[in-house]
Amino acid sequence: MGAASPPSAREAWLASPGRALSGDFTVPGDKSISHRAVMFAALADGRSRIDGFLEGEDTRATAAIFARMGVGIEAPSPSCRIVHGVGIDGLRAPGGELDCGNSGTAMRLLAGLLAGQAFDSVLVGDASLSKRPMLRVMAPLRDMGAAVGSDDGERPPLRITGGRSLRGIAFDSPVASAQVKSAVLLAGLYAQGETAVREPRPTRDYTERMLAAFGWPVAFAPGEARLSGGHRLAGRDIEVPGDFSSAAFFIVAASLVPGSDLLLRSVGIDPRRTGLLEALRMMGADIRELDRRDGVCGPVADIAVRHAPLRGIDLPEALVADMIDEFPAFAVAAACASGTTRVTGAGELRVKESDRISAMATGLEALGARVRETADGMLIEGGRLRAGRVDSLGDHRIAMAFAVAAQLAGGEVAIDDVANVATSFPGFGTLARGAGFGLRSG
Ligand SMILES: O=C(O)C1=C[C@@H](OP(=O)(O)O)[C@@H](O)[C@H](O)C1
Ligand SMILES: C=C(OP(=O)(O)O)C(=O)O
Repeated sequence: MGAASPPSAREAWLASPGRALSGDFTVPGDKSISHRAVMFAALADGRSRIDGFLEGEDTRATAAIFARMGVGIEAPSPSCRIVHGVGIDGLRAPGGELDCGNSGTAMRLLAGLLAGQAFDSVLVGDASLSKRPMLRVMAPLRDMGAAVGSDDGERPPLRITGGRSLRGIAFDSPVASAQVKSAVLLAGLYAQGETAVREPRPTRDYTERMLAAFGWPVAFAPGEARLSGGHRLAGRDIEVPGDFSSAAFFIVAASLVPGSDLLLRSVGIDPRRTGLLEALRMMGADIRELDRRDGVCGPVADIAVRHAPLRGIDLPEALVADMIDEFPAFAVAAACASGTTRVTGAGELRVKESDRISAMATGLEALGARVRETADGMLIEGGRLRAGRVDSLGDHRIAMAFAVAAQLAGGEVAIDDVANVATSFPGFGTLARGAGFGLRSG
């Protein structure tokens, strides 16, 4: 695969088949919920305590941005934040660019939030984020009266002029994206009248659920949400569950590696996140949800996974939005299953941290799989993988997916450019080795 810098200059892994996966683990906190917890706690009146906060680069970037805007945030221990909210109109001008790092969630949600402030702001990101599409949020925000611009009309940096009066809109989103929906709803907090969003397919409703939990009136059902400006948020304590998208790598690995039997504790299993469970069950996986309980953003459970032989499927398009971040792991499951798997309706994968259709197709082919890319998906022939070298293109989910693939390969797999795993899953290597993965720094 092509590389911008020589592999030696970039962090790499050497991964190879380990032992059957076993044990009882907790994965780090949910990234989407951690971002939102900091945002709403910052805008609330009073103090909030966040437990289970993801200590990832993406969510730390969000916390740092609010600190720059005058919010007091303490970190008394790892994965805990105490946020001293400044109230809905209490943010201060940051005096300089706000760096969202690698995080699309931070940039798109902040675009909506900052559109309603009295001050100007500029949102920047790293090389990957600087290539990602932003017109999808700029267009509806402009319809609300916001002044949000970008030098090339599409990509970051985003320049937001404050002091505009916003009006609520009824927005029919052309894309199933929780980030787009959330950007519009966050601008709606500062708008005159009602803001309503309808989606082509329901997406994660964490913004809606969390706004309600912080006391803002919001009406929502799958695929739609409505709120009005002029209310306040009340500080509260938040318990962030384990991130299903991080658990996904272990769920797929344990399904594939013979003899595996793994338990993942306290994982968020909101149906808008767990399309992968349905897809894997269609393929024959043995996955159970135990001790189901309620969390601030939907149900939480322990997930028990045992090895089972998997067979290829035609993935129903209705599942795509509910497993949007799980495709790299799913593609590995398909490549190791018997028979063919077809994915359609997943064009959004091309505008993530990398083009995830192309990154997975190229990497799996380098390991001997037969894969055909299509505009909005891929066709994967299941079979045996071999040793080889793959490039994660600096995309955390591609790196972790190939660490899973290597557990099924005929030898060692070199995975280049893996430092970005720290954006969503710090400690992946240690946890993976503890579970039985063959994985070391290379
Ligand atoms: O709202 C969120 O927290 C997220 C929404 C999804 O992005 P899109 O809105 O672009 O689908 C997802 O891929 C991302 O990891 C997190
Ligand atoms: C797409 C992702 O995140 P973001 O859009 O926040 O960069 C992801 O974590 O897979």
